[in-house]
Amino acid sequence: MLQTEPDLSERLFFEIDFTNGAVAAVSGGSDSTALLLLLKDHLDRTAPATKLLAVTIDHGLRPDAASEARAVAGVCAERGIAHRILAWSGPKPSSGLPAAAREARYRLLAEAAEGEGIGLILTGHTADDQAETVLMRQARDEQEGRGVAGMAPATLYDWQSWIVRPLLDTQRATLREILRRASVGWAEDPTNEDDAFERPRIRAALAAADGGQRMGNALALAGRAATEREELGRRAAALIRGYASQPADGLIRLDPDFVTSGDDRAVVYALRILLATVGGVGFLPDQARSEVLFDRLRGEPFRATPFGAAPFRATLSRTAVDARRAGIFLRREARNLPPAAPAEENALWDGRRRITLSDKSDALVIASLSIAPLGVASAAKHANARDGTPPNLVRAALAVEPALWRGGKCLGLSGNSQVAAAVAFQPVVAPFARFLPSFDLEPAGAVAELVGAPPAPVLPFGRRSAGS
Ligand SMILES: Nc1ncnc2c1ncn2[C@@H]1O[C@H](COP(=O)(O)OP(=O)(O)OP(=O)(O)O)[C@@H](O)[C@H]1O
Repeated sequence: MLQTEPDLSERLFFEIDFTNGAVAAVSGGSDSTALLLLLKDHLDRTAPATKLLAVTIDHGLRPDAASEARAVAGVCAERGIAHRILAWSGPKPSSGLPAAAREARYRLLAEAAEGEGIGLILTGHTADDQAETVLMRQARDEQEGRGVAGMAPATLYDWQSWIVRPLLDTQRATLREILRRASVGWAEDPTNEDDAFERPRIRAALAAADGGQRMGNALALAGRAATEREELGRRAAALIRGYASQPADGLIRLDPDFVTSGDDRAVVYALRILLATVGGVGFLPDQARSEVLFDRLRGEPFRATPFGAAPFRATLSRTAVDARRAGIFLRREARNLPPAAPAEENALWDGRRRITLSDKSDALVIASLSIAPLGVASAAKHANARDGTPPNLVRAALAVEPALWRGGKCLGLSGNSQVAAAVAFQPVVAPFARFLPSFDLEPAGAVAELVGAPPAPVLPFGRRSAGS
């Protein structure tokens, strides 16, 4: 048993639901090694039957990576913990390497978890990492403080696996002390010392004389920003539930009262989330440009012409905005749509739809199909305007929806024929489809309901571990 402050592991893990097991992401550094030992200690005491898998990713970027991974294997073997080393074998980009490595790391961790039927991944991010992240984002003057909330205690990856960070309130020094007392060594990553990088520079500043104070301030700031972000998200979610509808696939209607509802900050936030979702963009549109759009929508947007009021039109985040008396309508703009592509299981189409193939579908039939936008001609056949929605907008929205094609022939939208039923195009909430921080669960859930995306898996908190 580990010699720690009596209830440290109880405090760190008691809220997490381990019913379906856990993957621990262990690099071999001090933080994740301590995470693994504390977690093992906790599970042994409270739920020894829990499936625990430690995973080390070998990015193949440093000569020592393989031996560090083997050292983790040794620690695991001594303690009877299942361990796997996974190599990042894909091509390495010449720029943006850290981001690509991170992307590959999460993908491999999620695949390992999914392969074992585990929906929970634990990482060793600490209070020090959190303070560094907040200071870096502050230095970049992140818009409206959203990013200053830092890392969330849990983040949903690929709308599927929860990444949980139980050590976010624990300092690295505490973890290292635990390892020293247990006589367990760890690897030092030389890039952490390399002051050519921003994070090590900030880390060094936090280690200086007044570092403790700076760290405390950064963490307090993150706490306040997180509360504010959640609160704003709740208000945006309420607006989306109250004012937004989907009169046709790919077409969102906002009641004109949406923009005059009084909570301007939440309206702009909701608008940004909806624009990114409709456009299939993984990040929210720029705050300033979104505010300009909001001002136009709130003003008198319709131009008087000799033929009556003309709709106001704008484009932001690949989304065409069309405001008229019947409402504010959002749809994917018709430019830069993806070219025809084969139907591949789990592929993301245009950032907007997850492709899923039915189990019963015949591989040869699938291979003969491609996915491309429905197009204007076919859309005209499908467009049944409902609820007074302008038919031209329904047609324009359907024209950019994914459809199945064989040769030059359109087989229609998913589900419209026997062949088409083999392929489903599941809507996704684009800005949160890859990473959904728990701060943003409310607005993401409201948008998921609106567009017909599956609900996000339940947050793995709020329950005592099985057996306790
Ligand atoms: N090679 C690896 N194998 C397994 N897990 C890893 C690896 N590298 C990092 N991790 C996990 O990620 C946590 C954070 O690591 P680190 O701070 O080095 O990464 P980061 O790039 O800052 O993280 P992120 O970008 O994911 O926020 C570690 O405590 C560990 O749980």
